[in-house]
Amino acid sequence: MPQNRRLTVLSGPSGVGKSTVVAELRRSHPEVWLSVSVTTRKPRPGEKHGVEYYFADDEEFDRLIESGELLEWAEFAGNRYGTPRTPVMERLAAGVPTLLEIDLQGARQVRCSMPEAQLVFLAPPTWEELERRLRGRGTEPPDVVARRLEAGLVEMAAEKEFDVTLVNTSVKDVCHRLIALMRSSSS
Ligand SMILES: Nc1ncnc2c1ncn2[C@@H]1O[C@H](COP(=O)(O)OP(=O)(O)OP(=O)(O)O)[C@@H](O)[C@H]1O
Ligand SMILES: Nc1nc2c(ncn2[C@@H]2O[C@H](COP(=O)(O)O)[C@@H](O)[C@H]2O)c(=O)[nH]1
Repeated sequence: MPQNRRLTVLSGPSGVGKSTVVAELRRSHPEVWLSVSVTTRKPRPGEKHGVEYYFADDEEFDRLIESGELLEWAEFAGNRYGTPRTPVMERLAAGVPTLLEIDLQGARQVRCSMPEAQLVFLAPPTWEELERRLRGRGTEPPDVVARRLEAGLVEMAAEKEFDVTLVNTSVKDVCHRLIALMRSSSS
């Protein structure tokens, strides 16, 4: 079995609930390994280096790109985000089910470099609910929310590029379905 079939990518518009689903999965399914990305974004209150992200400055991010240490990377709403390559490859080589929570541009890069990976699109129940969740989170000023919603329109239009869509009405239900998809793709 190609080891990359153990890789699942979760993408979807900003505010749909990806991090919430990942946090629930971390709690309920510790057998799944969740990649920790590097970002140039500043930490939100409560975010810890090495837990939600590795926080880096532009110089360090440039170095990671140049040295080929990122499996994929993208600029999203004014910040850069990337997946450290080595930890992912090590987990896949060891047969560990592995999940990346990344944006559409990153998902496209993974599709090219690892075509056996399973790409899952997380969709909101409605566009109005997406806006409500993103604004309700209260972590970004209005201009950044607007940028993220603009990117969200592009992400929603790309849903067909993904293998499966899950609608995030209930976090527990999405986790349940995601785990089932991860099990079936790697069996
Ligand atoms: N099923 C759900 N029902 C209602 N609210 C939800 C649901 N899932 C997530 N939320 C809420 O929506 C908001 C956005 O969720 P979250 O931060 O997980 O989104 P995200 O997709 O990771 O966003 P980003 O891409 O900007 O990081 C949060 O306040 C979260 O509590
Ligand atoms: N291409 C990548 N996108 C990533 C990565 N890590 C996170 N993300 C995506 O960025 C946006 C914004 O995240 P936020 O934490 O600032 O709200 C969101 O869509 C994430 O999925 C990555 O390594 N590569």
